[in-house]
Amino acid sequence: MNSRNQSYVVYLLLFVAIIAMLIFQFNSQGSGQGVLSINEVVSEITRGNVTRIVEDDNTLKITLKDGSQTTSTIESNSTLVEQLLNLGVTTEQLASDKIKIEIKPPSPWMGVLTIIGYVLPFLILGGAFYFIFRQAQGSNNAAMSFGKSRARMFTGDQPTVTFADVAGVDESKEELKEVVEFLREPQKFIQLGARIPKGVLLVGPPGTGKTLLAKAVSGEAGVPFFSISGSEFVEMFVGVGASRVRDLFDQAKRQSPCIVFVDEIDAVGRQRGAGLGGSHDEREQTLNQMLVEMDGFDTDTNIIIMAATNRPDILDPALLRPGRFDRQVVLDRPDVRGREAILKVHIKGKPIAPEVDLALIARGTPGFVGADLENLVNEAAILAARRNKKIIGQQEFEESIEKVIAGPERKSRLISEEEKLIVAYHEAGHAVVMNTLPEADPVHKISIISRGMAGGYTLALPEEDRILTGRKKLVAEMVSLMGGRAAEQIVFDDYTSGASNDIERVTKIARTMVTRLGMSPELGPMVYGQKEELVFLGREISEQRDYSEDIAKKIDEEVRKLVNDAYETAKSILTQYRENLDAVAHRLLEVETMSRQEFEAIFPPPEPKKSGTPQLMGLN
Ligand SMILES: Nc1ncnc2c1ncn2[C@@H]1O[C@H](COP(=O)(O)OP(=O)(O)OP(=O)(O)O)[C@@H](O)[C@H]1O
Ligand SMILES: [Zn+2]
Repeated sequence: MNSRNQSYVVYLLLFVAIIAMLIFQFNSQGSGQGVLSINEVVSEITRGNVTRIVEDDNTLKITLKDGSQTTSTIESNSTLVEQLLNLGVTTEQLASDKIKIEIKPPSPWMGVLTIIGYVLPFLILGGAFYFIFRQAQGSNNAAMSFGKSRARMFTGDQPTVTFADVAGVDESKEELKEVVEFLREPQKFIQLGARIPKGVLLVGPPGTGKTLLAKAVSGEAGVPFFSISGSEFVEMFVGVGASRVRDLFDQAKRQSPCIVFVDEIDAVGRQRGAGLGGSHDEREQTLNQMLVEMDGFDTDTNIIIMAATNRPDILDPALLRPGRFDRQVVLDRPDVRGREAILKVHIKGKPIAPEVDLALIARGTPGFVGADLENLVNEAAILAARRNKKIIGQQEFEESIEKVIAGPERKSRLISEEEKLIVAYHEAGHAVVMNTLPEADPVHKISIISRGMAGGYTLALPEEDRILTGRKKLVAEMVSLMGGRAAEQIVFDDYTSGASNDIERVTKIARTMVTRLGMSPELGPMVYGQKEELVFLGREISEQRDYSEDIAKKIDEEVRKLVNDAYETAKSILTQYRENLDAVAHRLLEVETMSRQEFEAIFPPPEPKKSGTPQLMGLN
């Protein structure tokens, strides 16, 4: 049954209720309307024409002198005799030898019927309202839930999660404080005409606390939390996903202000039209419905949608447009300090031996996410219990690290010390090169904790929004990208696969410079090759070659030259600044992530850099 059928049920119940009311209303009037009015009865009595009155409930059966019968009704608030006396009949006239008055005891059956007649319509109405109400509450009744969202709502009875329960993600919390404030006092923002955030996308690897953080926002704001998983939207029957979305938002609107959390949004939010054939209809409908709902929010719809994904790259761009998920909060794997803080959260309430060194454990678990650390504490507790200990010791923690690494839940490996060293030099290489090139953007953040596939990353902060990119700038970018591999070569005399993405990007920049931007003196300002773009997909599909084999060779040569030059430049910079490279790499080994300030404290830029607008560009 879908939600439309459910409203039929409600209508049917209402209809039955009204019919029942009418029937019993009619019935209580008595089966035969009084033929005589009570006043006429009185005058018949005074004329001495009445021989017998049988009172049956409020109906009077009157037998006249001539033997004919008629009926009348009396009011129910007083007895027949009282009413007759009030109307001027004398006691004499009512003397039992003249008129026989019989009062039938009310039939118990009639009484029951009457009661039912009054009560039943209310019962049915009540039932109808209960039905509507329950729908509003989002029941999990399997028979009724096909078209309904499976959203689970957590309110007061659930232990509230607060920001204190989420550790090591201070930046993300800072970004979400505004959302909390809005949910607490929407009026304050609306009055100033501020555009209210609608959707927040939480991006990060599995287990970094996306769900936890969304719950914490609801806990901090004290509003209900609805949660549903993207994959639940899509399952089962065709057409159900879209109606589930509608249902979920209906529920949420009734509880606003509130938070709707959509886990695994990539399950519904993949690019539309990306797959060939019609098999994606269902998902697309669901996605469309979601966009419709989000666009339909008024300024006073105080619902914030938080969605989680670890694949922001595959999301339909329509989801990321202003007024939808236009805010992104990135949750990285925690660094040493973050891991220690998370451990602190999870040992709360557990008996821990005084010698336990959380900093040391944090140091030994690079690459662990929050979920791993929670698991680690749990394993340590189990181990201590099995050993019949009363408190959890350092020993148990150390042994549990391996257990967690080997466990089925962990997909990514723990980074080994050796790998860590290589990654540290690689990232330091990018950063040092960037810092020395005046045209390169300032370093924003460096990390050796893997994000996705990469071993680490360095983020650049572009100085300003650029429309035009100069040749020098592009060269500086290529040199920065080569800094990683150059550092590996200089320090370890070896290469790792860690630079594959860097190399791909350098090559792409070089090729674009030569074939698109006319930046090769050798080939001149010409475009080589025709791109065929399928515009609606926004993707380059194929390239048509419209030049000779000769030119093709020249293009390759020019590209290779640009790439090689960039690599050589990076190497010479790092050789010159080797001391700084070592210093940054070693500091990175200790702290795993560095902000711009921390970085520039160790290696001040030879030429001061402008501060930029936060538009992050990753290098790995
Ligand atoms: N930053 C953190 N601080 C404290 N505990 C954390 C943190 N991150 C994760 N955890 C622990 O790990 C558990 C799982 O995290 P959560 O489900 O929020 O991760 P997620 O990012 O939503 O993962 P997934 O993408 O797999 O859904 C949490 O319930 C919590 O106990
Ligand atoms: Zn790199």
